Amino acid sequence: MNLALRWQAQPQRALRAEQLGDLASLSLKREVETYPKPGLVSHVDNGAHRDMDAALLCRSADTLAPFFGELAAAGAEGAGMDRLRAIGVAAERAMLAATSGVNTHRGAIFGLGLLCAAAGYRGALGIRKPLGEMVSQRWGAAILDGPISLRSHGALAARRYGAGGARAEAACGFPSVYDIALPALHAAQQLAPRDEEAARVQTCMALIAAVADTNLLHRGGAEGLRFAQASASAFLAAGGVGSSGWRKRAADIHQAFVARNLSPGGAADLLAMALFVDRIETGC
Ligand SMILES: CC(C)(COP(=O)(O)OP(=O)(O)OC[C@H]1O[C@@H](n2cnc3c(N)ncnc32)[C@H](O[C@H]2O[C@H](COP(=O)(O)OP(=O)(O)OP(=O)(O)O)[C@@H](O)[C@H]2O)[C@@H]1O)[C@@H](O)C(=O)NCCC(=O)NCCS
Ligand SMILES: Nc1ncnc2[nH]cnc12
Repeated sequence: MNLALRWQAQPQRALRAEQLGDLASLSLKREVETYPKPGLVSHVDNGAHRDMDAALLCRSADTLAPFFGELAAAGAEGAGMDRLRAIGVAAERAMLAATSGVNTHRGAIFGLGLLCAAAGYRGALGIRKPLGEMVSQRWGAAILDGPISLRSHGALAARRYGAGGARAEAACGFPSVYDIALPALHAAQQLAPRDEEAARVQTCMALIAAVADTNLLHRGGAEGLRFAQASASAFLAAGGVGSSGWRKRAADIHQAFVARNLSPGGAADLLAMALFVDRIETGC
């Protein structure tokens, strides 16, 4: 079945763990099927990546679906962070096996995984709280207290630039998803009705403009992050996807990122998380 049809065919509420896993995986594929996203891989090109393409990202998304389902089931059973972490680590291992060692979705496993656990938990309790708030309240302290890999790109960026990265984002209830991405997605749906891809591009640009993405810091340092944020902000200030010629302007920004080897992998993950949350919380 084609991706758009499968997306619409999802039932709106009370999803089972397996369905939540499929929805999370589908959110990752919708992120991939979005062009132009500055520096990132899409169905059109590989952006600033030599080791990844759209097929690899989609294979990774397929591999992760059962793990996301397992996280939703664990959340429904009230699991603590140790159990979620064990499933997350197994998912990372499966991702690396499926991609011959390429880190396609480590950040997404973490963020979307926690949102799946929250969706399972929320369903079991029969309440309607935002998923981000549930992650923060139920697992926030344990996320911040968890083991840190001193050699990861994120840990280096945290030490050098003070960026909180994926952990701080989750522990605080995903402010980039709720305060940046979802308002941008909903506003863009008004600006460009009937063009879902345009709404996803606008959301991606809003995230790049606002987030301290540790991938940008790792690849381009503080100057790379500044350049990326300024480029995305200028795109939005010029009217974003509501202005004529936006596709060419977005494609030019994409090429400028590629020329500087910049890739906002964190913004890509947060876009997928926003699509997932939007589907669950507003049924769109
Ligand atoms: C907590 C972990 C995720 C550890 O992460 P780390 O210490 O590495 O910390 P971060 O950098 O903070 O986060 C890791 C990934 O998260 C994405 N990200 C970046 N910035 C943000 C942000 N501000 N908010 C949220 N998320 C963010 C990003 O992931 C994406 O990019 C990766 C691909 O990029 P690429 O440029 O190819 O990078 P590399 O391959 O690294 O380098 P080169 O190619 O340049 O050589 C890809 O992963 C995307 O998803 C960050 O990379 C976590 O590992 C951990 O603790 N895991 C244990 C499991 C667990 O606890 N799970 C909980 C339940 S599920
Ligand atoms: N589309 C994408 N391009 C590069 N890195 C990513 N990480 C997650 N999605 C990505």
